[in-house]
Amino acid sequence: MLTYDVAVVGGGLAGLTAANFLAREGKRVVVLEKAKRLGGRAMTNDKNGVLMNLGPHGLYLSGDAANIITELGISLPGGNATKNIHIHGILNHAVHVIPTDFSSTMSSPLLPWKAKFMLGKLMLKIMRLDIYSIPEVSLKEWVDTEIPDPMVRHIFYSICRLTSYTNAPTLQLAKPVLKQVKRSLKAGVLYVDGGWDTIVQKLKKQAEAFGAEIVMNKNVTTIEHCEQYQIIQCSDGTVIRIPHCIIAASPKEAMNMINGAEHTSLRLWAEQAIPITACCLDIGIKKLPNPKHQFVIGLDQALFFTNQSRVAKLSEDGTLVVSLAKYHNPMEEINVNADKHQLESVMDLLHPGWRKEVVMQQFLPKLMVSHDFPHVKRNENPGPSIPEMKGIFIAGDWAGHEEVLADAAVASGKRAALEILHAYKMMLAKEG
Ligand SMILES: Cc1cc2nc3c(=O)[nH]c(=O)nc-3n(C[C@H](O)[C@H](O)[C@H](O)COP(=O)(O)OP(=O)(O)OC[C@H]3O[C@@H](n4cnc5c(N)ncnc54)[C@H](O)[C@@H]3O)c2cc1C
Repeated sequence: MLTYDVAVVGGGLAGLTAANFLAREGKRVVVLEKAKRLGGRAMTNDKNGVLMNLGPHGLYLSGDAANIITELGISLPGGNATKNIHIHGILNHAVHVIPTDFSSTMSSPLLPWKAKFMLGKLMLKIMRLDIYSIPEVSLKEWVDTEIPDPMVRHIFYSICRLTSYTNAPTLQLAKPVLKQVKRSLKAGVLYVDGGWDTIVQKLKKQAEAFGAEIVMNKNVTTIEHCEQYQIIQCSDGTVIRIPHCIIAASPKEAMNMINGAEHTSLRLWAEQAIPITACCLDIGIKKLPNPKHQFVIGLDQALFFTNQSRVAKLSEDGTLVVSLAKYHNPMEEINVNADKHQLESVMDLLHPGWRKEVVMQQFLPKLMVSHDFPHVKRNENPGPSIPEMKGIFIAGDWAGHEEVLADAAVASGKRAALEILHAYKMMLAKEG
């Protein structure tokens, strides 16, 4: 007899979501995670009681991840990142208020009145936009047609970078980006108390309450596809024979694990993937020298600064956690030293004298933000099943069907689980 119905390889957001949906329906599930901690890129580092995500992490409040987590009965503590503040923008090495509401529109010298009016009209248009009416064009093509004013374009592109974490307007499909911008304008973004580890731990607890087993330090090395079941081998010698398996790791890892993957659709999905990376600097700081600068986006540079502690509890002793990110363009070379210098210069501009307030720092020069995103070179959306290998499924932020980032990870985890549940239902119906 087989011990489990489904094995999930990878204990990040995608894998934990899949485990929840399957275990909730009574399936016997095991999650195999190679690291000694759960969470993958949603992990939070505890540095002497100061909690740091890997770079700035916000959950889109009306996004797929937030909705699916709520559907699982999980509530998340924290605060709305952009409520009740002035958003600032950096242009030509100077800081300006961005006109986003009545008072900032009246006071900001960033735009002439005509452009302020155009920006307001654009935001209203996006709030009311029927996303499904947007043609299959790149973000740049959409912007070129819809936004004639160069300064309004600058502002709009910086909002797109902020909400999609991607700096590739000629590659990005307009529709998913506009969907994300619309969501952030409508509901905002949640900074989570305790960092994203809170999400991970709540998903784990819920999955275990539903009956899932979660095993750390289990590095899956090989998956052998057979007609009725899959044989999973781990580096410690464990062998599991199982009817269904969800691979919630990267496309490259999935390719390496599955024997014969080069003859399946997975190969196409792995080859079409364009990874997005970012350079991040997280700082634990006693106080911000200029409290006006809480949330700042680069208008002529692909940069972002945020004080996550403004609305989320991330330390016991009052240390603030602020994060800076530089969004890499996937078509450009990365220069780590120049990136670090650029992020520190942003701190010098926004918070002169910041260095003497620093408690600790975490510099992450090239983080994998997402293994793929919806782009013009994509031939097809990956998953959830690998059609050539019945019983093997994929999930992860690269398996989004128009979703991006954590929304793609969580939505694809749910998609894979539902497809397995559907297969069981069909099997039962057939058996009579
Ligand atoms: C700097 C940064 C900022 C971000 N900001 C945001 C944000 O603001 N909003 C947002 O929505 N998203 C954000 N993201 C993206 C979000 O963190 C990721 O999309 C999400 O966490 C990915 O989850 P996942 O489950 O797909 O992959 P992962 O988190 O990578 O999980 C995969 C897991 O599989 C495990 N694994 C791999 N190989 C094996 C194996 N052989 N055997 C067993 N286990 C294996 C790994 O150890 C890992 O735990 C950000 C990411 C970064 C890096």
